[in-house]
Amino acid sequence: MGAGSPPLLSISGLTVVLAGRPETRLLDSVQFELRKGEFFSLIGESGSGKSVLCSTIMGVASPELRYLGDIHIEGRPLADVDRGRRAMIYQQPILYLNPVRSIGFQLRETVQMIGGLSKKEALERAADLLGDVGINDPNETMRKYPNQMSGGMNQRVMIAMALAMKPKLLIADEPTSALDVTTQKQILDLLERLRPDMAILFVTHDLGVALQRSDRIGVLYAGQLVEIGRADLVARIPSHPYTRALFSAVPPLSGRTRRLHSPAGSLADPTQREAGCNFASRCFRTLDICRHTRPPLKGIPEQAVACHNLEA
Ligand SMILES: Nc1ncnc2c1ncn2[C@@H]1O[C@H](COP(=O)(O)OP(=O)(O)OP(=O)(O)O)[C@@H](O)[C@H]1O
Repeated sequence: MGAGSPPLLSISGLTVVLAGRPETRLLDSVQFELRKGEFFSLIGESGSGKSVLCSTIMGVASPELRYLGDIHIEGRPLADVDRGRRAMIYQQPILYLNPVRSIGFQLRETVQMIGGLSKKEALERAADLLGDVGINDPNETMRKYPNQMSGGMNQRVMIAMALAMKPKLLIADEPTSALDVTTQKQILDLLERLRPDMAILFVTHDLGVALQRSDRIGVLYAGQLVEIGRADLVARIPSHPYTRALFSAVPPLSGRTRRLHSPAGSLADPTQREAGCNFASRCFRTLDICRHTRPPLKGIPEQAVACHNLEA
């Protein structure tokens, strides 16, 4: 995709509220873009809104949630985008696979959903997809049931199902956190191989993975994107006090898993939003302005931060 073409994913002013409660903010004016071929990691402690963001983009958010703002995929509003343009994989694939149907049945059904193929052709395509995700014996795997396979194999099947839809955007919600280190690396290598044809939005609690694999990182705090930038810059010069706290709480990059550790204090309640910066009550450098004015995300394209301290 050239520089002049629309971003693959463009989100602006995305705010998610509970129906009938416009004062709530599960997401608050989230704004970012993803380009084709990009691997973007979204980090933030539990409850920061990562799943709400993913499910909103997927169009599968709970019915009690309402979104305001714009989501475009390849320049088209979400409502006009074919469901297959975006696909999602999850932490526990077994929960999303049908336990009483063989892998072959489920994958063939998914392939046939996009239409145009006979049953025989769809089965052949299903076997090809399993090959594409690194399964050496596709025909034998097609006869198996999810509970006869390892977590890593089920994750590969999930990815094959996602690929069957020919997605342009792949949302991966902690797809490797339930896997052992070796399988984790294999799945990450697989995503790496797939990414030239799509954009990957990768949700993780593992800073090491985010830093090693991503082009850019977004840090979500209490529904707000507080820092976004090139992974190497965010790692070297984490600029939001929350990002700094996340990075300072873990040992230096060593190739080992580095789980996110949150700073002391608790996350602001998205149903009881106060004016001002969401992080003010946990911040070690709170200014007067932080208590009454929400800082906007500002900076250069390579790194932007929502913090009054940077302007002071
Ligand atoms: N259907 C819902 N109704 C009410 N509140 C909700 C709903 N879904 C999410 N929330 C609230 O929105 C906030 C963000 O939740 P979300 O699940 O997106 O966090 P998360 O960052 O994905 O957390 P985790 O890392 O644990 O998955 C939380 O306060 C959560 O309680």
